[in-house]
Amino acid sequence: MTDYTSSPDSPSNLLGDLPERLVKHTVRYADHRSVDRHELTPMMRHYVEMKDQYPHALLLYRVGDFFETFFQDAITVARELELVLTSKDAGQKIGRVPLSGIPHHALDRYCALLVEKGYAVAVCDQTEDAADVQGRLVQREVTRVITPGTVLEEGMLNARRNNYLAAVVIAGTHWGLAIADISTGEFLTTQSSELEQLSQELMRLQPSEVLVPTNAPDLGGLLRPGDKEARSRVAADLPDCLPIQFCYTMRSQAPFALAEAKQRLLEKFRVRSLEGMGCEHLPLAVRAAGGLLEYLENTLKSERRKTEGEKQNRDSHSSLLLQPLCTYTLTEYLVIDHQTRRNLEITQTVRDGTFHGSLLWALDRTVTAMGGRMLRRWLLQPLLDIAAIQARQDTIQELIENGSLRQNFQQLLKRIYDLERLTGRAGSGTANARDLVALGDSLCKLPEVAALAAAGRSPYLRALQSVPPELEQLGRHLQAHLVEQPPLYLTEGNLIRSGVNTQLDELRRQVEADQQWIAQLEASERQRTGIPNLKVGYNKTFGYYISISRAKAKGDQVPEGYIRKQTLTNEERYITTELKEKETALQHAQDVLNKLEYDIFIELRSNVAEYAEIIRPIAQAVASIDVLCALSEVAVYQGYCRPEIVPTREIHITDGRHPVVEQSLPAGFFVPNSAMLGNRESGIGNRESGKCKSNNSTEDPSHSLLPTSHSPDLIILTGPNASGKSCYLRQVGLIQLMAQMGSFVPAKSATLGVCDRIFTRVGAVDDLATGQSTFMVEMNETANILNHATPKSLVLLDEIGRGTATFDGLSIAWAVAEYLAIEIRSRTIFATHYHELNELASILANVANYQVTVKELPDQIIFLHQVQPGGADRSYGIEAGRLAGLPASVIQRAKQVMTQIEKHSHIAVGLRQGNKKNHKNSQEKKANEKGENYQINIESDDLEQLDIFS
Ligand SMILES: Nc1ncnc2c1ncn2[C@@H]1O[C@H](COP(=O)(O)OP(=O)(O)OP(=O)(O)O)[C@@H](O)[C@H]1O
Repeated sequence: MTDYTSSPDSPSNLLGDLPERLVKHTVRYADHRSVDRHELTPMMRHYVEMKDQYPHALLLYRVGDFFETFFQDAITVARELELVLTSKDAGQKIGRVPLSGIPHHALDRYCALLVEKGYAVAVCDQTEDAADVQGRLVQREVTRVITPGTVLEEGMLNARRNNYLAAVVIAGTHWGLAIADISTGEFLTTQSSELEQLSQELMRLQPSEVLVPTNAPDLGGLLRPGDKEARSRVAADLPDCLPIQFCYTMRSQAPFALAEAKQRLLEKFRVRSLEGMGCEHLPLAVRAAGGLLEYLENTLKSERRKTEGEKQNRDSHSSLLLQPLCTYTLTEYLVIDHQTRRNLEITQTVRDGTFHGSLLWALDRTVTAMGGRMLRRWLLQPLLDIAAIQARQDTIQELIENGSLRQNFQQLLKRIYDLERLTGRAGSGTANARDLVALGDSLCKLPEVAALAAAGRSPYLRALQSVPPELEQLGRHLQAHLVEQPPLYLTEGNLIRSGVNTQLDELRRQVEADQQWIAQLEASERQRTGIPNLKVGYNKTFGYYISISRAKAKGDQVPEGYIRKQTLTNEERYITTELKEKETALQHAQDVLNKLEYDIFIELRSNVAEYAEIIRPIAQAVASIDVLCALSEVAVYQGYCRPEIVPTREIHITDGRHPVVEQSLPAGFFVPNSAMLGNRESGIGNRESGKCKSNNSTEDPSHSLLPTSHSPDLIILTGPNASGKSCYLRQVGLIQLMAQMGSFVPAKSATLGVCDRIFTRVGAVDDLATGQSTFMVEMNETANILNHATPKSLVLLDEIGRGTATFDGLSIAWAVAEYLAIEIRSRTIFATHYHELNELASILANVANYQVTVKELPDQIIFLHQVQPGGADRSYGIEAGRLAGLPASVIQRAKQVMTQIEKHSHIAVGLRQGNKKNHKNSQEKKANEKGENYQINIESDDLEQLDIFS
């Protein structure tokens, strides 16, 4: 059983919540800092010295076939990886200390898990063969330091998404943000002035690690995602606007100082000014980018890599293959905040966070990893520029019309590997021979890609028509040098083809001759000695030997010159001087050969790195074609149309469908619905359409919207539970988003004005993380919308005011709808169970009612999922309750209460009167100042005095 002593130097809190089943031994010390180092065994002393150098990383220390962790790291690793915590004797007076180990062959897998959980890992490996060492400690060095944002290893990266390292610099409300993906070379920076935008941008990018310059003394500390306790300790250094779910690394201020940061960037990209990169005038963006670069150079410089004897110093400058820094602005793209991204389920579902069921899932038919990553980026950053959108549409259209071109592309692209990451690994010195073979094969396919593109007319196809000839040459060069199926490790030979290096060929001949000699030895010795079962064998301890059965060996048949080496039960093993000489010669030649192959490979690898700047733009062009082929394929198979993108506020969708729900239902089951929003003739700034209708209007509030040409700014959408309101709301948002990323859309036809932002507010859940109630979350989100929406925004509201008393909720919902329709005039769909809101349409000309229809049968409701003009005059909550099995008496009583409420409520009357007054004052109000709160007088019966129980 565990029996951690109560000694003050065994901090039991380090044991955390490690399950008891994982703890095997009693240990005394849990923290390496508390032991008397003089009493440690030599190996443990070395371990502790190394740990001192990497206090913020988990130190994985190679011992035999394991990478072991001790003390507090052992406890952490055991807990995080669900490994058994055992113990090791660390010295006579010290006794046993915690130990947890992972098999060396599983290093990458376990490292990936630790890094994913937000830990930095330092790998301390043996740098000499333990078999060569006697009487002293095996040499060990830290060969890799891996932090979440600096991962390059293929097995640790998600092929279909970027792995971003970010750096932020905040000054007041202004901020700079730099991001880099060192596996693909992307390096971007931006600057803005609203802190809220910084957290939204981080949420979009989902960086694996964020660097923050601080004055904190504990630099290098890694704050793991969601670690509230650690966060509270560094609260002074970590601004609140930085979301808790990311991993933060504290850095010193110095590399983020403007002069130093700028100088570093100028040197890195060998330029005289940052003008060409677009950030000369953006000091915070420059500071963030310079600080990020310093971190990368530092982390990668100290890293040396060893794979089974491969030892190579990595030069920080050649290994860091970043593309030239690129400046972007947040206003270049359609703004989709985090809530909207989540509510529209763009990359994962709300319910369980899975990819399956997201928009990306429905659209992702890309065949390359590069294409997969690009599609994700396009979806998260739809465009605003109509010409850029149309360029994508033109290409999709061509790939639809020319189906064989599309299929040929897809067949070809399937055989192109991840050019971006392979090049990155070559540059960082982590690519193995298989990587370069894949890269060579892929580069050789590029001329075929260009030839296919040559047939095309559209912009993205034209961009691919010329591939720099040197890339094919590089591909051929790699193919000519590397064997087709090289081994994983670089020091075992068999990497390089014969015929490319005369010295290599000569060595190979020599090795083959020696091997031949040994291979023939058995036959020749059998013949010479007359011993038919004589064999030549090999083992690691003795090398080559000749074995003779014991029966034969007993006689005098053992020839002269045989030296006995080993006696086994049934055989005797011998060596001869000649055999040993051959073996030594063979071993030497093999070593020289392997070294030469390794050197040739390293040269090839650095060669590739020099082409990085040419390879990456082509890789991007290939990725774009992959995405556009995928989008055209979905368009063909799902029957999408090309939306007309217009510079007005119009959203006109005929027979639109939800792209994900449609794919989840059997073919033909989804009921298409149209939508018309944003009056064509009521241009932006024309407030007339938002004006009040006459008080004595006899117009039916549920007037027809379709097929008339009237397109309101705000739609009140009513209908029973589960009728399809949310689905309709989201489908309009998704169609708009897809259109702005350049995709075709699930509709019969669509004319869509470009939106600046899409906002959604969809059924809130308690935000336990920040301790906010459902209602407060809802109100915060609503406030954000009302404060930021513009006439060019699309606002999708799925219920507002549900989390409070009915009349509070209804009043807020009404006021919000009015504000959106009158003051902001954004295009809005407001789904609600408050059917009272339908009365707004009788007051405001730019409001209309839609309802999702159902067919009522005596004991059931049939969902038609059809959106039609008009508003539901009642909700079906009580029916839903009855169908769910509420007792009949409860249903009966609910109906009585309902009747009373309906009898006494005169909200609409009051609101009409209130608006009449408002309208009268509007001229005066305009003259005074816009934005003043308007007053609504509800002159209904005093609602609080309703005698609903009479
Ligand atoms: N147009 C449609 N065609 C076919 N099925 C649909 C359609 N719209 C919605 N559905 C189906 O109906 C289910 C319920 O839809 P949805 O969640 O949109 O209802 P709702 O009116 O928002 O309900 P609630 O008011 O309870 O939130 C969906 O899961 C979907 O399977």
